[in-house]
Amino acid sequence: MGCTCCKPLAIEDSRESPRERLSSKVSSDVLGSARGPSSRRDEASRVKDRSIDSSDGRTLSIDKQLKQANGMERVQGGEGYERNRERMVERAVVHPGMGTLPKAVEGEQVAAGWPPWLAAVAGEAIRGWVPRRADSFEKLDKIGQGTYSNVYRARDLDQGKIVALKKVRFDNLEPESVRFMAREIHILRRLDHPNIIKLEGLVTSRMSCSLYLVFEYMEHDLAGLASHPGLKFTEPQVKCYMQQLLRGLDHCHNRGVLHRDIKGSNLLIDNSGVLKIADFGLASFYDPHQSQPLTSRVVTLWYRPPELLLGATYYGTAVDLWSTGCILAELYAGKPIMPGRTEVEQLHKIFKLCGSPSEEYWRKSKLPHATIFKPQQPYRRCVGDTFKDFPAPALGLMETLLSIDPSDRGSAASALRSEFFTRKPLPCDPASLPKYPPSKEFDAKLRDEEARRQGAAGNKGQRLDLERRGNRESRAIPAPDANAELVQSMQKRQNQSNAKSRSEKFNPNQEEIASGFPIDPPRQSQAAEEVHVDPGHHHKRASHSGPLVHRAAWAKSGKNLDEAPKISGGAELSSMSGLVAARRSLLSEDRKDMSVHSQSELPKLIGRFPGSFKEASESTIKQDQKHPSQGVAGSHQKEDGRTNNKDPVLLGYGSKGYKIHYSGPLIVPSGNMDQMLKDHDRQIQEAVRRARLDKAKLKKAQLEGNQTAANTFLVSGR
Ligand SMILES: Nc1ncnc2c1ncn2[C@@H]1O[C@H](COP(=O)(O)OP(=O)(O)OP(=O)(O)O)[C@@H](O)[C@H]1O
Repeated sequence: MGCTCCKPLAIEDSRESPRERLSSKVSSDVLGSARGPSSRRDEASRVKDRSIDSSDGRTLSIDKQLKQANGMERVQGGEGYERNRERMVERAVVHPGMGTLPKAVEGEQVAAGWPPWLAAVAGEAIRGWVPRRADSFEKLDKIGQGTYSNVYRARDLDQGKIVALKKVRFDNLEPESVRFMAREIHILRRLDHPNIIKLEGLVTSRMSCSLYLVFEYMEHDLAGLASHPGLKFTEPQVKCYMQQLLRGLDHCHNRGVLHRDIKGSNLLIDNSGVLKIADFGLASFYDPHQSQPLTSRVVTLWYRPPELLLGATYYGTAVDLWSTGCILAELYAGKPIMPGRTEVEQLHKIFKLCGSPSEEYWRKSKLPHATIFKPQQPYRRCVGDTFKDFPAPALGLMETLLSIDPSDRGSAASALRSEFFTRKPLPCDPASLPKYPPSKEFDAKLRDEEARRQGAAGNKGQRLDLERRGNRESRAIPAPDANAELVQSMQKRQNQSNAKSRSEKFNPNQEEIASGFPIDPPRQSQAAEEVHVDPGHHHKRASHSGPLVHRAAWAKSGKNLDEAPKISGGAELSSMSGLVAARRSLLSEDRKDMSVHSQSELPKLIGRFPGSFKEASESTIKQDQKHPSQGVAGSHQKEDGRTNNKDPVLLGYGSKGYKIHYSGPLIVPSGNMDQMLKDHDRQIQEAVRRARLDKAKLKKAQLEGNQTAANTFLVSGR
């Protein structure tokens, strides 16, 4: 126990279907419950599992559970109630790894070195494994930061290899946060494929308050590579990456897993050109018969399929295929094809490019937001016209993957059989891909550098060095706004649930001290000072989450396949992209008070702006008219910072010679992201506080019968 060579003892049968898995879990829980009631948590699990056990009575049991959880009888049918119920069902039925095990097993797990808080909530996810000790790793540097994690490069001292350690943040070890992490672990353990990141173990100890996931180390990601200005992907290379992505997805789908956040920064690439799908934080088990509802609030906005924007809760593998279509198109177009800033705008961009759903689809899909978003006049599909200069097989696959009706998107397996992969030029062998220099620490350093560059005057030599990069970085698409209404909603939730801000809850310094690692990574300020990287000789690892954004020169394309245009990518991510909101939304919506504020932002937006879809559409159109160059994909800028008036998407693939698209990464360097979030938080809190105050004043004035005061107040417009 606890020896440095601890490895997973056994991995559960990955061929087990979610349903089979579920049944075995249920039986073990039933055994557990026979030991008599103990904590409230145990009781909740039993309630949940009883509801799973009885397939006929499931709905009723879940409903009962909801009432218990809410501590009151709720009026059934309310949106909050429904959504809460949806979450409960998703968690209880679709995520069998999030439950508890019998007390005896829990005890064994604690004895094996797992902390009690983890064994209590995530027993299923860690079953059969023993934790590895922190002192069997040497932490080297921070290589990435996600919404709920910091990722470090580290040396595995037992195995003498470099690994990535993903340290998961918990909000005060809240069971819900732990459960979501448990789901990620559980899903990762279910998967075993060369194109899926491998979870090699977990690091924690009985007394620890933190948890590290150990992964094989990957030097790049698709977003980071594509963003490199001097790097051009050839068509065989694009096909090679797409093929690996689809193979990985095919495996996920065959194992009953939906990824639900496919985007460039989650596609990691190693120095041998092997691509692996990573970040299963939003992934979910699914039922191929779609008999269980799932949340619609997943997938980063620019890659989110229309059915989710329309509120679908019964969906399947097609959601990942839509995102894959967006990535394929982006690799060819050189920039994100549908960079919406809000859900409404996203949907509008989709309709403009892919057409609005057919009458039949509206009728059969019965999507929750259909009545709100069904346009009066149908939109005509123009994918083919827009991308007319793309190679035909690429366009063909794109057309399929970007089908409005999910049932027309085919499967990962059918995509792999498409002409895109069978016609020349064929996908290249990953091993034949260029060996890109490792970029390890670069990400965090770049952010710090950028922050320093913006914030203060440095010495001239340094500034020059930075400006070469800054030129492209500071001209980012305003990705942080990409999901503004969701962000707002999530922050509102934080306020309403009286949660402390993340920075208050999570003290990285404290956590690092507790981590027990022999060597901590260099401080960021140190790291920043060390950076003198020639932009021509490094490859950036993108650690932010968001879209692939083209920002390198895009070569003129040839007309036939053999002269296939060279693709240069530009991948950057918005760290405040949909994922942030989606993941927080997943967490917060599981909370008891979620019924108050869990509704989709779409209807709210509609409420705020009567006829809003029309208005949003018009506003988008106006934008497009104002900036005709932006077209479908929104704005882009040249490397030199001037606005590029030619849109490659509108003009067609490679139609007008050299196009330079520098969308750059985050509008705010990630180093400032926390500050930006805090500022945003403050603004929202302030607005909410003012609104409450005003409401209270108004009420008081009305109560006092002082109509004059009330009127004055109203007129004042506060
Ligand atoms: N195995 C790995 N090897 C190298 N870097 C990695 C690895 N896993 C993750 N990273 C880096 O860490 C970043 C954050 O990881 P990950 O996306 O898993 O965390 P997250 O908290 O789920 O983030 P997000 O909010 O972006 O989804 C990634 O963008 C990536 O750059």
